[in-house]
Amino acid sequence: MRTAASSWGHIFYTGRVIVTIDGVAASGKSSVASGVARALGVPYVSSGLLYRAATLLALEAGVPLDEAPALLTHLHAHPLRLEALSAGNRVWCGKRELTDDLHSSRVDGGVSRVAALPEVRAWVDAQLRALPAPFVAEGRDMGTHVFPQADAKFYLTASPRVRAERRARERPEDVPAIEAALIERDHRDRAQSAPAPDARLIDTGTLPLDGVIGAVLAALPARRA
Ligand SMILES: Nc1ncnc2c1ncn2[C@@H]1O[C@H](COP(=O)(O)OP(=O)(O)O)[C@@H](O)[C@H]1O
Ligand SMILES: Nc1ccn([C@H]2C[C@H](O)[C@@H](COP(=O)(O)OP(=O)(O)O)O2)c(=O)n1
Repeated sequence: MRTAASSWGHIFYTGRVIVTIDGVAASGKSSVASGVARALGVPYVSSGLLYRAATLLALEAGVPLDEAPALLTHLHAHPLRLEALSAGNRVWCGKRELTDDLHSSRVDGGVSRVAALPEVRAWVDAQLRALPAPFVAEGRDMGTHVFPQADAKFYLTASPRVRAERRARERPEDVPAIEAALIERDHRDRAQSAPAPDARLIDTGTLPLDGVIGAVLAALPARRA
Protein backbone atom coordinates (compact mmCIF):
# COMPACT_ATOMS: atom_id res chain seq x y z
CA MET A 1 0.00 0.00 0.00
CA ARG A 2 1.30 3.47 -0.83
CA THR A 3 1.35 5.84 2.11
CA ALA A 4 0.89 9.61 1.79
CA ALA A 5 4.61 10.00 2.54
CA SER A 6 5.86 7.54 -0.06
CA SER A 7 3.45 8.82 -2.67
CA TRP A 8 4.57 12.39 -2.01
CA GLY A 9 8.15 11.32 -1.76
CA HIS A 10 7.94 10.33 -5.42
CA ILE A 11 6.61 13.78 -6.41
CA PHE A 12 9.13 15.59 -4.29
CA TYR A 13 11.90 13.58 -5.86
CA THR A 14 10.81 14.44 -9.39
CA GLY A 15 9.08 17.79 -8.92
CA ARG A 16 9.65 21.26 -7.53
CA VAL A 17 7.09 20.98 -4.74
CA ILE A 18 7.12 23.40 -1.79
CA VAL A 19 5.30 22.87 1.52
CA THR A 20 5.17 25.79 3.99
CA ILE A 21 4.81 25.51 7.78
CA ASP A 22 4.32 28.85 9.52
CA GLY A 23 3.26 29.64 13.07
CA VAL A 24 3.95 31.46 16.31
CA ALA A 25 7.17 31.16 18.33
CA ALA A 26 7.86 27.69 19.76
CA SER A 27 4.71 26.22 18.23
CA GLY A 28 6.76 23.31 16.84
CA LYS A 29 7.55 24.62 13.35
CA SER A 30 11.12 23.37 13.02
CA SER A 31 10.45 20.00 14.66
CA VAL A 32 7.41 19.41 12.47
CA ALA A 33 9.10 20.68 9.29
CA SER A 34 12.08 18.42 9.99
CA GLY A 35 9.84 15.36 10.56
CA VAL A 36 7.73 16.02 7.46
CA ALA A 37 10.82 16.65 5.34
CA ARG A 38 12.45 13.43 6.54
CA ALA A 39 9.29 11.44 5.76
CA LEU A 40 9.29 12.90 2.27
CA GLY A 41 13.04 12.56 1.76
CA VAL A 42 13.64 16.27 1.09
CA PRO A 43 15.39 19.13 2.94
CA TYR A 44 13.64 21.61 5.19
CA VAL A 45 14.44 25.30 5.39
CA SER A 46 14.36 27.18 8.69
CA SER A 47 13.95 30.85 7.70
CA GLY A 48 14.09 32.13 11.29
CA LEU A 49 17.73 31.06 11.53
CA LEU A 50 18.72 33.75 9.01
CA TYR A 51 16.97 36.44 11.10
CA ARG A 52 18.65 35.02 14.19
CA ALA A 53 22.07 34.96 12.52
CA ALA A 54 21.70 38.58 11.32
CA THR A 55 20.80 39.53 14.90
CA LEU A 56 23.79 37.69 16.36
CA LEU A 57 26.23 39.37 13.95
CA ALA A 58 24.73 42.80 14.72
CA LEU A 59 24.96 42.23 18.49
CA GLU A 60 28.55 41.03 18.23
CA ALA A 61 29.60 43.98 16.05
CA GLY A 62 27.71 46.57 18.09
CA VAL A 63 25.52 47.54 15.12
CA PRO A 64 22.26 49.07 16.42
CA LEU A 65 19.47 46.57 15.74
CA ASP A 66 17.17 49.04 14.01
CA GLU A 67 19.72 50.73 11.75
CA ALA A 68 19.03 49.01 8.45
CA PRO A 69 21.77 50.59 6.28
CA ALA A 70 24.54 49.79 8.79
CA LEU A 71 23.19 46.30 9.33
CA LEU A 72 22.94 45.56 5.59
CA THR A 73 26.48 46.83 5.03
CA HIS A 74 27.67 44.52 7.80
CA LEU A 75 25.74 41.54 6.38
CA HIS A 76 27.15 42.09 2.90
CA ALA A 77 30.66 42.21 4.36
CA HIS A 78 29.99 39.02 6.36
CA PRO A 79 27.82 36.81 4.11
CA LEU A 80 25.73 34.13 5.80
CA ARG A 81 25.00 30.71 4.39
CA LEU A 82 22.02 28.59 5.40
CA GLU A 83 22.76 24.89 5.05
CA ALA A 84 19.33 23.26 4.69
CA LEU A 85 20.14 19.75 5.94
CA SER A 86 17.17 17.50 6.70
CA ALA A 87 18.74 16.42 10.00
CA GLY A 88 18.89 20.06 11.18
CA ASN A 89 19.65 23.38 9.50
CA ARG A 90 23.00 25.06 10.05
CA VAL A 91 24.16 28.61 9.52
CA TRP A 92 27.69 29.61 8.57
CA CYS A 93 29.50 32.91 8.37
CA GLY A 94 32.55 32.05 6.32
CA LYS A 95 34.18 29.10 8.11
CA ARG A 96 32.53 29.89 11.45
CA GLU A 97 29.40 27.91 12.33
CA LEU A 98 26.86 30.10 14.15
CA THR A 99 24.13 27.49 14.69
CA ASP A 100 24.71 26.78 18.39
CA ASP A 101 24.69 30.50 19.28
CA LEU A 102 21.37 31.33 17.61
CA HIS A 103 18.91 30.29 20.33
CA SER A 104 20.17 32.37 23.26
CA SER A 105 17.87 34.71 25.21
CA ARG A 106 19.98 37.61 23.92
CA VAL A 107 19.22 36.73 20.29
CA ASP A 108 15.56 35.97 21.18
CA GLY A 109 15.29 39.42 22.74
CA GLY A 110 16.62 41.28 19.68
CA VAL A 111 15.50 39.25 16.69
CA SER A 112 12.04 40.81 16.30
CA ARG A 113 13.60 44.26 15.90
CA VAL A 114 15.87 43.01 13.13
CA ALA A 115 13.04 41.03 11.49
CA ALA A 116 10.89 44.19 11.41
CA LEU A 117 13.29 45.90 8.96
CA PRO A 118 12.00 45.65 5.36
CA GLU A 119 15.58 45.72 4.02
CA VAL A 120 16.53 42.71 6.13
CA ARG A 121 13.35 40.89 5.12
CA ALA A 122 14.20 41.45 1.43
CA TRP A 123 17.74 40.16 2.07
CA VAL A 124 16.38 36.97 3.72
CA ASP A 125 13.68 36.49 1.06
CA ALA A 126 16.23 36.64 -1.76
CA GLN A 127 18.30 33.88 -0.12
CA LEU A 128 15.25 31.68 0.43
CA ARG A 129 13.92 32.11 -3.09
CA ALA A 130 17.32 31.11 -4.50
CA LEU A 131 17.08 27.65 -2.87
CA PRO A 132 16.27 24.76 -5.21
CA ALA A 133 12.87 23.10 -4.57
CA PRO A 134 11.64 20.62 -3.45
CA PHE A 135 11.70 21.50 0.25
CA VAL A 136 9.61 22.17 3.35
CA ALA A 137 9.99 25.82 4.47
CA GLU A 138 9.12 27.04 7.97
CA GLY A 139 8.82 30.49 9.51
CA ARG A 140 6.22 33.24 9.69
CA ASP A 141 5.54 34.42 6.14
CA MET A 142 6.53 31.41 4.06
CA GLY A 143 2.97 30.77 2.84
CA THR A 144 1.89 34.40 2.60
CA HIS A 145 4.83 36.30 1.20
CA VAL A 146 7.90 34.23 0.29
CA PHE A 147 6.28 31.21 -1.35
CA PRO A 148 2.62 32.16 -2.04
CA GLN A 149 2.67 29.56 -4.83
CA ALA A 150 3.40 26.73 -2.35
CA ASP A 151 1.63 23.44 -3.01
CA ALA A 152 0.48 22.96 0.61
CA LYS A 153 0.44 25.39 3.55
CA PHE A 154 0.13 24.85 7.30
CA TYR A 155 -0.03 27.19 10.30
CA LEU A 156 0.81 25.93 13.80
CA THR A 157 -0.57 27.38 17.03
CA ALA A 158 -0.49 26.48 20.74
CA SER A 159 -1.19 28.46 23.90
CA PRO A 160 1.65 30.58 25.30
CA ARG A 161 1.75 28.38 28.43
CA VAL A 162 2.17 25.13 26.47
CA ARG A 163 4.88 26.69 24.30
CA ALA A 164 6.69 28.05 27.36
CA GLU A 165 6.57 24.64 29.08
CA ARG A 166 8.15 23.05 26.00
CA ARG A 167 10.89 25.67 25.76
CA ALA A 168 11.59 25.34 29.50
CA ARG A 169 12.64 21.76 28.82
CA GLU A 170 15.38 23.10 26.49
CA ARG A 171 16.64 26.05 28.57
CA PRO A 172 17.42 26.73 32.22
CA GLU A 173 14.72 29.41 32.62
CA ASP A 174 11.40 29.32 34.42
CA VAL A 175 8.10 28.93 32.62
CA PRO A 176 6.52 32.32 33.52
CA ALA A 177 9.61 34.23 32.26
CA ILE A 178 9.68 32.28 28.99
CA GLU A 179 5.90 32.70 28.58
CA ALA A 180 6.14 36.48 29.02
CA ALA A 181 8.99 36.67 26.48
CA LEU A 182 7.03 34.56 23.98
CA ILE A 183 3.94 36.77 24.30
CA GLU A 184 6.12 39.86 23.79
CA ARG A 185 7.74 38.33 20.70
CA ASP A 186 4.36 37.21 19.26
CA HIS A 187 3.26 40.81 19.62
CA ARG A 188 6.36 42.24 17.94
CA ASP A 189 6.23 39.66 15.12
CA ARG A 190 2.51 40.05 14.45
CA ALA A 191 2.95 42.18 11.26
CA GLN A 192 4.42 39.23 9.36
CA SER A 193 2.78 36.36 11.24
CA ALA A 194 -0.76 36.15 9.82
CA PRO A 195 -1.76 32.72 8.50
CA ALA A 196 -2.17 32.44 4.73
CA PRO A 197 -5.89 32.29 3.86
CA ASP A 198 -5.30 28.88 2.26
CA ALA A 199 -3.24 27.48 5.19
CA ARG A 200 -4.54 24.60 7.30
CA LEU A 201 -4.44 25.52 11.00
CA ILE A 202 -3.17 22.90 13.47
CA ASP A 203 -3.27 23.36 17.27
CA THR A 204 -0.14 21.51 18.40
CA GLY A 205 -1.00 21.95 22.07
CA THR A 206 -3.18 18.87 22.10
CA LEU A 207 -1.07 16.60 19.89
CA PRO A 208 2.29 14.87 20.38
CA LEU A 209 4.96 15.77 17.82
CA ASP A 210 4.40 12.56 15.81
CA GLY A 211 0.68 13.38 15.74
CA VAL A 212 1.31 16.81 14.21
CA ILE A 213 3.72 15.37 11.62
CA GLY A 214 1.15 12.69 10.77
CA ALA A 215 -1.61 15.31 10.45
CA VAL A 216 0.50 17.33 7.99
CA LEU A 217 1.39 14.27 5.91
CA ALA A 218 -2.23 13.12 5.85
CA ALA A 219 -3.41 16.57 4.71
CA LEU A 220 -1.07 16.82 1.73
CA PRO A 221 -3.08 16.99 -1.47
CA ALA A 222 -3.49 13.84 -3.54
CA ARG A 223 -0.68 12.85 -5.86
CA ARG A 224 -0.88 14.52 -9.23
CA ALA A 225 1.46 12.35 -11.30
N1 LIG B 1 3.49 18.60 19.33
C1 LIG B 1 4.47 18.69 20.20
N2 LIG B 1 4.35 18.11 21.40
C2 LIG B 1 5.31 18.22 22.32
N3 LIG B 1 6.46 18.92 22.17
C3 LIG B 1 6.64 19.53 20.99
C4 LIG B 1 5.66 19.44 19.97
N4 LIG B 1 6.13 20.18 18.91
C5 LIG B 1 7.33 20.67 19.30
N5 LIG B 1 7.63 20.27 20.54
C6 LIG B 1 8.83 20.67 21.31
O1 LIG B 1 8.65 22.06 21.57
C7 LIG B 1 9.90 22.72 21.47
C8 LIG B 1 9.78 23.86 20.44
O2 LIG B 1 9.63 23.29 19.17
P1 LIG B 1 10.35 23.93 17.90
O3 LIG B 1 10.19 22.94 16.79
O4 LIG B 1 11.72 24.40 18.23
O5 LIG B 1 9.39 25.19 17.64
P2 LIG B 1 9.56 26.46 16.70
O6 LIG B 1 10.41 26.02 15.52
O7 LIG B 1 8.17 26.81 16.31
O8 LIG B 1 10.22 27.50 17.53
C9 LIG B 1 10.93 21.66 21.10
O9 LIG B 1 11.53 21.23 22.31
C10 LIG B 1 10.11 20.54 20.52
O10 LIG B 1 10.71 19.27 20.72
N1 LIG C 1 9.92 33.93 8.12
C1 LIG C 1 10.24 34.45 9.31
C2 LIG C 1 10.91 33.66 10.27
C3 LIG C 1 11.25 34.23 11.47
N2 LIG C 1 10.96 35.53 11.68
C4 LIG C 1 11.38 36.20 12.90
C5 LIG C 1 10.34 36.13 13.99
C6 LIG C 1 10.99 35.45 15.16
O1 LIG C 1 10.91 36.27 16.32
C7 LIG C 1 12.44 35.26 14.77
C8 LIG C 1 13.00 33.87 15.04
O2 LIG C 1 12.16 32.94 14.43
P1 LIG C 1 12.31 31.35 14.66
O3 LIG C 1 11.29 30.72 13.81
O4 LIG C 1 13.74 30.98 14.49
O5 LIG C 1 12.10 31.12 16.20
P2 LIG C 1 10.82 30.93 17.11
O6 LIG C 1 9.99 29.84 16.56
O7 LIG C 1 10.10 32.22 17.06
O8 LIG C 1 11.38 30.65 18.44
O9 LIG C 1 12.57 35.58 13.39
C9 LIG C 1 10.29 36.29 10.76
O10 LIG C 1 10.00 37.47 10.99
N3 LIG C 1 9.95 35.73 9.56
